[in-house]
Amino acid sequence: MVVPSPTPIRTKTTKALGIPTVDLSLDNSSVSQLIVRACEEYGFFKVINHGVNKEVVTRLEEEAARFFGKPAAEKQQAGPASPFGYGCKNIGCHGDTGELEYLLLHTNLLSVSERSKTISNDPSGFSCAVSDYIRAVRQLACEILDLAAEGLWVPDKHVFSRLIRDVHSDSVLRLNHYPAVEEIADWDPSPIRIGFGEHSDPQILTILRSNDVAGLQICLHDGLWVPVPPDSTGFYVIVGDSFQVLTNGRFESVRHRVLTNSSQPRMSMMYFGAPPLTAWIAPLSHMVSQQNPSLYKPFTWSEFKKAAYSLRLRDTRLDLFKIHATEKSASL
Ligand SMILES: C=C1C[C@]23C[C@@]1(O)CC[C@H]2[C@@]12CC[C@H](O)[C@@](C)(C(=O)O1)[C@H]2[C@@H]3C(=O)O
Ligand SMILES: O=C(O)CCC(=O)C(=O)O
Ligand SMILES: [Fe+2]
Repeated sequence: MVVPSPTPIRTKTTKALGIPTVDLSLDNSSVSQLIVRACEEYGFFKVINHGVNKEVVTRLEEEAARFFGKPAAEKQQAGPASPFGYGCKNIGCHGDTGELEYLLLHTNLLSVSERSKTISNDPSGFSCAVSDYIRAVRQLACEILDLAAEGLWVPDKHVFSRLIRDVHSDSVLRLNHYPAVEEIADWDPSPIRIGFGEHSDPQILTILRSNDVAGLQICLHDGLWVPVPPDSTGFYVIVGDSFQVLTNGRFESVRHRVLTNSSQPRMSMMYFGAPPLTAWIAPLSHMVSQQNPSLYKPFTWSEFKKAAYSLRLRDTRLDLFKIHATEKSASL
């Protein structure tokens, strides 16, 4: 159990272009406060000294590069992307597009091993690389969620992590490949391309890792878009819509996008930590009071996912589950 710090901890959040960096090797009570502050102010931060084995990351990166290097016709055999598999340029089912290709995988181990047969000539090597990576980043996500709970003074420290640790968790792994932009002709008026359009992630927490190629941007509370410096050794943490609900709006999911204009290909891997389909998502009682009435109606992850997947990428789906002012006053 940590005790409240008498003085606010201000010094240990280093800012690279305004983005907080949290050093996970510091003591738990400092780290938990830093995480809470980063989630409140940005809904986004970088973690360093995270303990994830470099070899686990490299192995998956190599498997992904091998897959994306295959001829188009072979890659199509792992498609379509919906609900899981290979996709190229089309994102979701409602007309969104981006300059990328990707693999979407459910994190369920059986499903990974089944899918690998269409992805790799060495399915067990691919499946093993994916499973090891999922285990490592799930552990990291759980540590971060436990620290966040501690920083929020929630009595049950595992209240968030339990949702994604569950064997029936609906978490997803996504491997994105943004091809290099060809030499731009002088007359081309739009050298910057949308790699992945503006959106928030519907899940609880996303753990993002990329190679050293830029492109990711986040939107600050004042609407300013900030480029995220790539760092292949760290992980970026993204607050998702479900975390916003669980914390009754104290944390806000961050809108982000990828713009590509690089002569190098960008590769990224995202672990989207989600609860089981049947799990209920509602503001924790600890986050609700007379001064802070509940902002959202309870829903299951299945209901929310269905709503999110029926909308466009840039849509704000939480509006559908908001409690309106009149309902709030009626419930007091
Ligand atoms: C347009 C869409 C793509 C998406 C499903 C959706 O209808 C709206 C949410 C999108 C998103 C964003 C975060 C993740 O990349 C993703 C896998 C997810 O869970 O929600 C994607 C969905 C997708 O690419 O299918
Ligand atoms: O590829 C990236 O860097 C980010 C992609 C992303 O935000 C997503 O897949 O949800
Ligand atoms: Fe995202």
